[in-house]
Amino acid sequence: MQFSEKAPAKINLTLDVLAKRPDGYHEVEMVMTTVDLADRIDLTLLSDRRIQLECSASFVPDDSRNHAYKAAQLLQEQYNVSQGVHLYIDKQIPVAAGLAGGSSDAAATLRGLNRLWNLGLSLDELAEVGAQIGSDVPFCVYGGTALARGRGVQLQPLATPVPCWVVLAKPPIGVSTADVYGNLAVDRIQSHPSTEDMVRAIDEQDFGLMCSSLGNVLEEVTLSRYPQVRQIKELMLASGADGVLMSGSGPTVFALVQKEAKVHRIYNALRGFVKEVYVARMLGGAEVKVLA
Ligand SMILES: C[C@](O)(CO)[C@H](O)COP(=O)(O)OP(=O)(O)OC[C@H]1O[C@@H](n2ccc(N)nc2=O)[C@H](O)[C@@H]1O
Ligand SMILES: Nc1ncnc2c1ncn2[C@@H]1O[C@H](COP(=O)(O)OP(=O)(O)OP(=O)(O)O)[C@@H](O)[C@H]1O
Repeated sequence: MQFSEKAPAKINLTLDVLAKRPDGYHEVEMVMTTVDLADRIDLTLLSDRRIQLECSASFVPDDSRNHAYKAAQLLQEQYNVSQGVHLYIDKQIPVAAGLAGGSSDAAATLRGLNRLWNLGLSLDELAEVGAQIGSDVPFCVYGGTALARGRGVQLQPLATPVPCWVVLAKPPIGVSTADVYGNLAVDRIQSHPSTEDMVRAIDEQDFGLMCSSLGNVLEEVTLSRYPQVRQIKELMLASGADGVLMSGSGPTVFALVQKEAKVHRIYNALRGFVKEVYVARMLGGAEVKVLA
């Protein structure tokens, strides 16, 4: 038996940090959504308990360091599953980019295994397993658009934002999420985004307000270290983007664009500057919902 699951990338429309927590994580408030730049996970049933993983990108780990492998291991252990799985990841989402590629692979693996192993679990139960892998995994289990709080795993679903184009550019820099959070001076954050305005923009389908409410406090850390990230933002704006922001801890920057003609202009301007440029549509809830 074989199933395939889509694992879409996420972007952060806002990312605010409120405090450092005693457990080492940070208290966040952020609006996340999905785009149709996606990995594909093929899951094939194995009759014994083996977990095997192959990935189209050779530099991605194919053992228990892989978030998808971890997802299978945890689900198998916690629900006493006597079967196994062969996972194949068709990697399309850039790695270590701020787009939650590994987290989305883990989430898609949880959804796929729920079907393959016939577990009958709810998305809430899958998200609980996902939270043991990483803070972005629960959001990726549900997909759509959500307001995330706590360390990022307390989720409130939001409406689907106004559809638009999303142009993504990843400079050739590897950024560690732990490092970026670790270098943020929480008491000296210069400007906090208005989560409230972003939620209102989504609710009221106000594209202009959505663009003007984009904000990510982690930009302070990543932009000061990597001037290229700032240059990409400036280039996107100069080429006609309606709004621009770095996603997550970076280094990927995305532009929101309503008019298709502008998409080509921004894409061509960026391609002269950075190799990895992607054009996607915002999904944010428009994707087909996965059955629990
Ligand atoms: C930057 C974001 O991607 C935005 O969506 C997330 O906040 C991070 O999500 P993630 O990559 O799934 O992060 P995790 O794997 O849970 O954590 C990696 C590291 O980031 C730091 N971390 C993460 C989340 C959080 N709320 N506070 C933190 O300080 C911690 O040092 C942690 O050890
Ligand atoms: N399935 C996977 N796909 C990609 N990377 C993975 C996967 N599993 C584990 N990893 C490891 O995780 C690291 C971070 O990769 P990932 O693409 O998930 O980062 P990210 O997009 O910055 O995530 P986030 O936005 O959640 O911080 C990589 O260096 C890679 O070695």
